[in-house]
Amino acid sequence: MAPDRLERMGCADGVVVVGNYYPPCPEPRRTLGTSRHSDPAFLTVLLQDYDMPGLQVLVGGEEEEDERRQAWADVPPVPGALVINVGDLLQLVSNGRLRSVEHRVVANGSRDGRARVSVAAFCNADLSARTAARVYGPIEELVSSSSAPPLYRSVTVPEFLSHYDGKGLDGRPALDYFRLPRA
Ligand SMILES: O=C(O)CCC(=O)C(=O)O
Ligand SMILES: [Fe+2]
Repeated sequence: MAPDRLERMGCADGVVVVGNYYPPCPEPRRTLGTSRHSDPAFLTVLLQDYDMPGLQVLVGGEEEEDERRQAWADVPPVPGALVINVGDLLQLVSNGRLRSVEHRVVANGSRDGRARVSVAAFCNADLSARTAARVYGPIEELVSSSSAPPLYRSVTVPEFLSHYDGKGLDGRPALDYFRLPRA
């Protein structure tokens, strides 16, 4: 695959930067900072607060494996390091070769009154009228009719986002909805 393939597809033409603020929580075991989700973008570049942990990723198990084998693993902040998350749309265009990671943020249990802050840059398509109708599906070079049939149908980014937003935080991957039936 050409090194600039994703760039040419416009996967990072629209970058949205979001700041997350987690105030201290008096009963952190009873809630979460951010519920489990995967990011509805191609790629996320995340800056965590340098000494406030909280981010966890779900590890141990392929999609259809027994859920009991999955566990939450801490992603400790490393000063100066950025966390890179594969998002749902990169999983779709890579035909499942790259996996979008489920993650969550536990509530901030700090006792000294400090808030946790994180900054996420979501790389996505440009959703202006000119390009929003662009269709994204598994990249041709990664698909073969015999060994790697397409796993997902093609979508526009607004169509994907509207499904993602509409389904709510039900713990089910938004991508499942766009999976093609097995041959
Ligand atoms: O606060 C964090 O470390 C992660 C936030 C997050 O998952 C998101 O903004 O999508
Ligand atoms: Fe996220």
